Amino acid sequence: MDPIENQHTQAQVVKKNKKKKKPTASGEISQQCRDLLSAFPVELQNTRAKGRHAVASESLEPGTTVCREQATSYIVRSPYLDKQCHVCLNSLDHGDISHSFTCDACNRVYYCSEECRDHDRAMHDSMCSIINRLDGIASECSVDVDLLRLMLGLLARHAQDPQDGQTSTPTPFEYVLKLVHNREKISSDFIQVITQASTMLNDIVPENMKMDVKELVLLACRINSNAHGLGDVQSRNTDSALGLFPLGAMFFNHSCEPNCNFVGLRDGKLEFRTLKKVVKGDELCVSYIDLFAPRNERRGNLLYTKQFWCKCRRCSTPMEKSVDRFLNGVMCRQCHKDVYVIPPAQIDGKTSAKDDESVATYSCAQCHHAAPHSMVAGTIERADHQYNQAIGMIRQRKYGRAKDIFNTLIKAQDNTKTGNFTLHNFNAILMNSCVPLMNCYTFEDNHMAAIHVNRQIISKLRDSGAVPENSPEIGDFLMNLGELCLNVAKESHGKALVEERWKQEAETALKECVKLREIAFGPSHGKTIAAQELLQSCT
Ligand SMILES: C[S@@+](CC[C@H](N)C(=O)[O-])C[C@H]1O[C@@H](n2cnc3c(N)ncnc32)[C@H](O)[C@@H]1O
Repeated sequence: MDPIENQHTQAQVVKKNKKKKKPTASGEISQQCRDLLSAFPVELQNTRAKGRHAVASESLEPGTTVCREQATSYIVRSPYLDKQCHVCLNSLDHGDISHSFTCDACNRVYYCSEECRDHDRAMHDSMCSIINRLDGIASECSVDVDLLRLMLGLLARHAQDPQDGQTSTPTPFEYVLKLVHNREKISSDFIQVITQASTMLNDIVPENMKMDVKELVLLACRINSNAHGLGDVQSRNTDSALGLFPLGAMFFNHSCEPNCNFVGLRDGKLEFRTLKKVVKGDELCVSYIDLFAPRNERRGNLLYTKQFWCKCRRCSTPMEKSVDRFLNGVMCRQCHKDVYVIPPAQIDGKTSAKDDESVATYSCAQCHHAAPHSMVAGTIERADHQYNQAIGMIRQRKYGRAKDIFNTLIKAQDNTKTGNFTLHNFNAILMNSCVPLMNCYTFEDNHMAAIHVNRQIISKLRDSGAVPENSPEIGDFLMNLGELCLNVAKESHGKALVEERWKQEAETALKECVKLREIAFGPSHGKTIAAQELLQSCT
């Protein structure tokens, strides 16, 4: 039985004497949501265990589009303000932003063309005189200015929507107000500062944008729990833009073993695509976080950033049967085949008072050999300390020193014969060390060493089962491998055979990258095209 359904049954037993609650407005599925998603092979459901969610209405191949939605409102995040068009999200990276169009009054919005500027004129005019005042509110209240910008964008959008009585269908803004807000899980410190910021925001917006402060606070909570990163349409991975999608995207719950991926498209659209084959009736899920991380870390991350405690199947599988045991795993000293199982944190990250870790022992998942907590935890702590030391060196730009520390850390794990406790190959500390180590090698133009580490990273991603097949992350490392191999080919100084060998490895990596990106992003996405162009340069 699905562990989530199972928990639901148990919860029902406990609550069976309590009065049955009527479904809240936020639990309903509106006709507008059904209309949007009717173009896709999905069925919408609403259960107590999973809330509103989408399932496949037929068997689906990898790379099938299961939802596409226009953001109700979106913003380019502050560090990227002058790097991408605020309407179509095209990159402005020509090294010269004087070719872009900006608003002379506020100097806070950039467009790639007059067409995009004209498209945004009415909306921007309603916010222009307020935008620059948000920095002051953000710093006075210690809240994220991008959160305030998205709130302002939504209020402006609401002011332009047909008002009450003018239309029979709810506006997208009204759907935003039906998104889950998880306010009860949000820290009182945040509620305090966002209440102060909302009051100040309300004071400076025109009359037709004002809202009850309590509602504004809930709006901020909804943004925190539901906003999606968009990236730019060319190739950045970062969430350089942020938007709210209240009609279709909200049906895609999070899973740490997702079968779908979301991708930002032009003009603030978000698309959901299957990453692997999906059987009819399976729930369609995406991941909101980095999946090559131990269970406690992933759940902590979701609790902190999205305000929920993950109950997906991977997080509910007993640790000794889950791939998660390897991600913070210490190798068994007896069988050398599996790891000591570290029990996960209890619900919402709380540990029970009777759990005294210092006297605990952990057993190997395979041979049940026991090891004391101090040895297992000590091994992880030492590795973590070394990792942090190396990262500190990178921050100080001491790349050579960082490289040495990472190499010492990684090599020490081969020492199984010495009888020392060592980390499992899939331990996230090792993965987290490999990525900056590869970058250090690339930085000093040691392409051969960077290639060696890059191959290891791809193997870990593929073999661990921690990320789904066709994960965009694997695509990025394949692209990187292709680039590095082409660099080595260029350095072959006329040795035709050597050059050919490296071009072939580049070609293999890039072909895989193109295939993967066609699935994860679609054939016409900027990232797929970038991989295709590099592939063409191999011949
Ligand atoms: C985008 S909404 C998904 C729609 C939601 N099921 C509903 O009925 O509104 C995200 C919210 O769904 C819930 N959720 C999604 N994935 C979850 C998971 N893996 N475990 C627990 N709750 C989850 C959380 O409350 C989260 O804030």
